[in-house]
Amino acid sequence: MPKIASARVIVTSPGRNFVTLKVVCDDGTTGVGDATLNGRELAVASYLADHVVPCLIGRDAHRIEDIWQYLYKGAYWRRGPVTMAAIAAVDMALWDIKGKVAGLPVYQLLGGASRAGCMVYGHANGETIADTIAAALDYQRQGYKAIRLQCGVPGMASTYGVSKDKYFYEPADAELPTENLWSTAKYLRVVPELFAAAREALGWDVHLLHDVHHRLTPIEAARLGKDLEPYRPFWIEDATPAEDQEAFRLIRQHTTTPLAVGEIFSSIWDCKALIENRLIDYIRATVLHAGGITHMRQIASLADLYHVRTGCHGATDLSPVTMAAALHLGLAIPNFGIQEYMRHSDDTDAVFPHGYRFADGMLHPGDAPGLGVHIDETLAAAHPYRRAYLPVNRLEDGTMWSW
Ligand SMILES: O=C(O)[C@@H](O)[C@@H](O)[C@H](O)[C@H](O)CO
Ligand SMILES: [Mg+2]
Repeated sequence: MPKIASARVIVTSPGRNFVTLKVVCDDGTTGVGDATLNGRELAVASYLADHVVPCLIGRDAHRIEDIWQYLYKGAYWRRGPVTMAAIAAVDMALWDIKGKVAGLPVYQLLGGASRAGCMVYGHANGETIADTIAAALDYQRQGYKAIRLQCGVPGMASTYGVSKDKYFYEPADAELPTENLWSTAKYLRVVPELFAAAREALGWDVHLLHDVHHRLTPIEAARLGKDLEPYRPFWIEDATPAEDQEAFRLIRQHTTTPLAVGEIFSSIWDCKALIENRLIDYIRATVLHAGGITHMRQIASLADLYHVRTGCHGATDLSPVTMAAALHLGLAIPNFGIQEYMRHSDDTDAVFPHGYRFADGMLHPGDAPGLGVHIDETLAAAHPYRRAYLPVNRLEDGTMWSW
């Protein structure tokens, strides 16, 4: 049995910051895990290096479940994004090692493929409705079966989801948070117009999605859901902040637009009531921020009982290691729904060579043993950490709001 001989934390910034854990076994087998927490990266790096790595040395790398329980219960302080991202990194690395030792891709260890590939959605955005439609048409030409639409709000200088770059969206754009202004009324006018124009231009054979990014109250979200119903969206995402799980009941009572939530969840306890009360349709928690493949599989199993499918977060701040892990899990579980796919920069792809590939609107994790993703440590060292924060939002009168 491979024993963990050492583990190191690699912080690199090939266009944006990433925290990676590399676990090395006494037989030379290595595994990688992603521990990136956008804007709070060094907290997880310290949690791992100072508090987790010393507990791993000498352990049997094959005992994935036991090590998960050891780190979760053993910390005494449970849950939270820092703890769960750190546990996730260990968990991903151990699945990677187990796959390499077995000579099998991780999805085979999880029960084998349940489908040909994982349907993904691209992030089409633009300052205007016309620009956004042009970007969406481009995704459609590339074979995407699902596209998320985000456009600027007239009268607002900048808003979540709109990028100067066509494909690449990187919101963590400054050493201190950029301040955006927000108007719900203006936003609620533009989104239905965007969807009407999109159906006109793209037709009805493509899934259309939208990210509200936590900026509406429950009753405002209910209004948006109703207004979008004629355009049959695949989902609206993070319609209202989900600390208040009961808030989704109110949205649900008013609209049949499917609801997705959970990219900031860190454990099954954040979504248990949402799932058991059938208040959502897609769970967006990820292997990275929700405790790794081991815990995400548990969340997916609970969700499956209630017809909730996965729609995991896949923004640029989740490294290719997370993307690979998410694809192995997504390929294997019965209730996979869709996977977000925001492409990384060329620099990021070079630091993390990976085997997953895009064809016909789907990603496949590939058949290399383990996760099929590596870190080029020499290249990583050439991209030192730079502090970068997400923006914040204020209402027009200066009140702090959700971004
Ligand atoms: O769905 C998404 O991709 C977003 O909500 C993210 O871009 C989110 O803003 C970032 O991951 C924050 O780090
Ligand atoms: Mg989102």
